[in-house]
Amino acid sequence: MVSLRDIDLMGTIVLTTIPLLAIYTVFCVPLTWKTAVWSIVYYFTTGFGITAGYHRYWSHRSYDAAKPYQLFMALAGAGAAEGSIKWWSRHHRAHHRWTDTDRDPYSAHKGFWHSHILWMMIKENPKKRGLVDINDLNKDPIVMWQHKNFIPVMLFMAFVFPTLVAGIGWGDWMGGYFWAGITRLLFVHHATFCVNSLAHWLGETSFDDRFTPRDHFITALITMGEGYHNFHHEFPSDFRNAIFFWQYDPTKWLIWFCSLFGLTYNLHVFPENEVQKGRLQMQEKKIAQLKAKLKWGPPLETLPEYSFDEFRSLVKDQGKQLLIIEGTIYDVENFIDHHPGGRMFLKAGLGRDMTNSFNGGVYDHHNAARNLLSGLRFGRLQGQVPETYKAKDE
Ligand code: HEM
Repeated sequence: MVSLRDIDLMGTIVLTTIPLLAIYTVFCVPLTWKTAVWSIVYYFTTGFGITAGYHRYWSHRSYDAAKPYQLFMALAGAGAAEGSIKWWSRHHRAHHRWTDTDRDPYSAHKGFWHSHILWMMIKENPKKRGLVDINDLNKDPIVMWQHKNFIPVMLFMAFVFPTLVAGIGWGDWMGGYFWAGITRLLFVHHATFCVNSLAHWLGETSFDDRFTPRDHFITALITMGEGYHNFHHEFPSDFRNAIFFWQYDPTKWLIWFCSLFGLTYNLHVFPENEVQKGRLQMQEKKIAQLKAKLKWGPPLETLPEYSFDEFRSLVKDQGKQLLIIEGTIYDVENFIDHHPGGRMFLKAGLGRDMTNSFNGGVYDHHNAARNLLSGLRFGRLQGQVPETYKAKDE
């Protein structure tokens, strides 16, 4: 139960005021096409500040970047108003180290809405804080500058800058503030929050199913490519989230594009062999689960053993409908009338070794027949079959 003392006032005010102002915007502030285009451009700019900057560069160091690129991402990310790089990355590293546990700040096990937004409205319990190494961030001058000046930088980038562009650019001050500032921010917030909620809820566990992260195209579409989240948790230092060219990962495309101009470099890619191993292991696991649902007959080693004379006596004296194929005795009583090749062939084979006939002497059976055999297992033959009881049919 969350008490009043547990509520983080600052987080709650910011996260509830933005949607209210956005509702006001939709009904009361006219939207010109120029401001609409600018809002979309700024949505992607600030969104990439989080995905390419905060996430893949600072939290995971999945590539190196030149100083102008870092500065741009630090400013763009501040415009998404999701805390400083240092604050964001610390939580994110804890999320990776302690995924799905009590020390995961946005554990998916605490529910969809907790991981989406509520965790920011609840004061962090220092005793449950998951420890992570952020020495590199503490030594990074751009990170520390942004952290120390976060409130003015964030206010400027989130609200003042988009207003100035639309105001000075085409005289739409109101639209710049309410559409490119407030409403754009609402979309950026919930799009990136989906990485913590939706990406742990919707889709496939392509590489590891012991944890909640999942891969899904819809999440990728909403989150600028962060939706291949099972891959990301498995290979966090890879600058990609999507590994195939046809998957939607504009953040990866942006990082790669910037590398053409030397703005980014040393783009880390996990060895393909290791990626394929992980995928294959999951596929094997799924196949094993499917296999367990089917009936495969009693295992050979559990079958009773019979000498050839005992086998013959079962057929001749007790009227059992048995035949031998490859050292195993099969009971065809319930199958003989359903045999696609006809009753005659099986009847002629009772009490005999039909290995040859089954394997091509009469007819080379398909997989279906070989699979059916396992359900007809009766016993194992001890010793040899006398030559006269082996079918040599043509
Ligand atoms: C318990 C043992 C056997 C089982 C479970 C079995 C099962 C089957 C099955 C499922 C087929 C359909 C096609 C295929 O899957 O290959 C088939 C076809 C056939 N079987 Fe068997 N069979 C058995 C033993 C035999 C023996 C011992 C003979 C011959 C002496 C025989 C002769 C044929 C022939 C000639 C066909 C072809 C039918 C056609 O398509 O015209 N089968 N059998």
